[in-house]
Amino acid sequence: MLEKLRNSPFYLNYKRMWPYVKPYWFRALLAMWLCIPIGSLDAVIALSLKPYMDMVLIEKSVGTSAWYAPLFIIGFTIGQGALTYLATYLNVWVGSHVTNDLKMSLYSKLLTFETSFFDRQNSGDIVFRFNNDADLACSGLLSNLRLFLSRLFSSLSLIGVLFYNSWQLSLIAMIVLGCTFYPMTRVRNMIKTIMKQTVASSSQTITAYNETFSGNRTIMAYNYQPQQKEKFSKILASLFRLNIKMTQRSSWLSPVMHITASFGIAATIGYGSHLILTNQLTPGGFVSFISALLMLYTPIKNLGNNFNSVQFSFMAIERVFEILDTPPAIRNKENATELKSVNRDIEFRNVCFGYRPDVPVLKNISLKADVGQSIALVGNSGGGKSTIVSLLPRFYDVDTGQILIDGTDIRDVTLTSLRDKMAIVFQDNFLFAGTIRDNVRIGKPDASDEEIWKALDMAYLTDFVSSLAEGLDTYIGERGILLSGGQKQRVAIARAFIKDAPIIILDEATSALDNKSEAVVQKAIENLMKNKTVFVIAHRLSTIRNADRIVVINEGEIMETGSHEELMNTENGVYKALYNAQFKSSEKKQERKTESDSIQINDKPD
Ligand SMILES: Nc1ncnc2c1ncn2[C@@H]1O[C@H](COP(=O)(O)OP(=O)(O)OP(=O)(O)O)[C@@H](O)[C@H]1O
Repeated sequence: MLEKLRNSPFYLNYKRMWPYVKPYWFRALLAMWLCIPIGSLDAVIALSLKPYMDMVLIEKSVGTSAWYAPLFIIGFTIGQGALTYLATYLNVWVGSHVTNDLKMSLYSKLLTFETSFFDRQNSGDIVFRFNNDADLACSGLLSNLRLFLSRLFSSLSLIGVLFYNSWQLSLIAMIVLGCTFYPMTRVRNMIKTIMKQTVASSSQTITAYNETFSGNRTIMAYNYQPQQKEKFSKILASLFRLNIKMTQRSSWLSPVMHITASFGIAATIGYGSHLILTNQLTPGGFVSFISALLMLYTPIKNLGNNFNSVQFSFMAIERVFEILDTPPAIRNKENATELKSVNRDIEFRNVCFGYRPDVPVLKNISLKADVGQSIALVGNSGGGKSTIVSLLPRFYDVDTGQILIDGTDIRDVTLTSLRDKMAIVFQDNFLFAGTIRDNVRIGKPDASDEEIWKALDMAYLTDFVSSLAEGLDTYIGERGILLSGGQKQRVAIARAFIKDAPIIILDEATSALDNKSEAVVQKAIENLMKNKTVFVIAHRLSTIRNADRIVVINEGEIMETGSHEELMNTENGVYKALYNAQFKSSEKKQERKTESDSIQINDKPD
């Protein structure tokens, strides 16, 4: 029996939540303790009916307790109301603290997850699991416990009143009561899968909203509204079906309990009449018994109504702890050391990697960069260049092989110290809703305005930021939407400048700039690259001509490696072909531009 209780979802879920309730245990306990008088006071009303009925209605005499009965009822109800208010207040106070703590744990956990976790999840799932589930878990848990306790004490005290008045009628009532509990245990299994599907569909609606928000321009540009509407309406239709299924499987519970209760009341009235007629029970005692019985059926009937919400909150707790119990795949080793500095070299040694086990993306990559060297990765789209550089800050871990910094495997050093040594500019940089200052400061949280201006200057943004009325305090919108693509990229470059890390990773860092700005920023990047070890990916080969070493990657393999001059001297070389193709196409563009310029000049009226 005890073992069964220990394995019950009720016990397990409360046990899991206990560490979160523990810091507020006193107020939580007080709120729960208040449920005892709140629940028990129900019985006083039923109990006070007996003397009132027997003396006033039957004997037609007015004893002292008969006078006090109405006053008692008012007094106790006021007392019960005040205690209910206090219990609700305490419950909300504790509940809000517990919810916040749980959300904080979940959010901290979210920040530790590796990139592949985010690759797998959709945004709706994240919002639902991390926000809604935490709310549902806490509110369901605490208010249900309060409800449960006040109903339990109410039921116990009312059962006391029943036995006080008549043990024979009480036995009948108890048997019927037992029959009302049985259906509840059946429903849980029937609705569990529907609840899971409902959660999945609800998270799809959140994803749809997110996509509409982030992708609104694409939706408009491609007149994609009808398809989006259709997708959304399919999600709503599935939610509707699940809702109906849930109602079909669970809503019979309340009426069935009601009907069972009515059998109980009918039986007690029938047998009660016999007891009164045979003088085994006074009419007052009978009225008091029936009142207590009716009052007892209300909490029990409501337990049926609350049953679904309890199930929802238990499932939310299960989902929340599923996340909290999952260790991040990429984390510090137990004895990880600090990476203090980068003095000698960075080496990829026989690295193999795939995003999925069955699809290799990098095949036996070996590559060494001495400190201060710049390595350019070039090659066809989808060849694996971005993948190579994303292994360095351990966004993903290698499948086999090693990445070493000064001879130490990067998995042996702490993640924070490793990432501290790198400044990364991505192809698609994320800017946070906030000011230009906030976004540059991400590279160095304690940077002064002077340092920020210096970084902006190196990223050739000073003129633009100075021209803004609010300068560094200019709000750039969510994801930096109020800036142009090139400006966004330069803010990201400034962010990397200010970090002043020994390793620089530039993944198509200048792809959103026009030729003129690129030439300017390229000069700034060359400043930034001085005395740093740099991994640069660029499609425009003219920008990486000066790299110490160029590595050509194709289909996850290194095809060629060498300086620009060396590779240009390789007969039938891949790099040479790529470079010549780009050079010719840019020459053609230049020719066309010159032609059109001369046409315009010739067309000018005299
Ligand atoms: N997060 C991911 N999950 C699964 N597969 C991925 C992921 N990112 C990239 N890939 C796949 O890995 C392969 C290499 O991609 P990668 O982005 O490294 O190429 P790339 O050489 O940088 O391409 P590009 O020059 O177009 O940016 C591609 O086939 C791509 O589809």
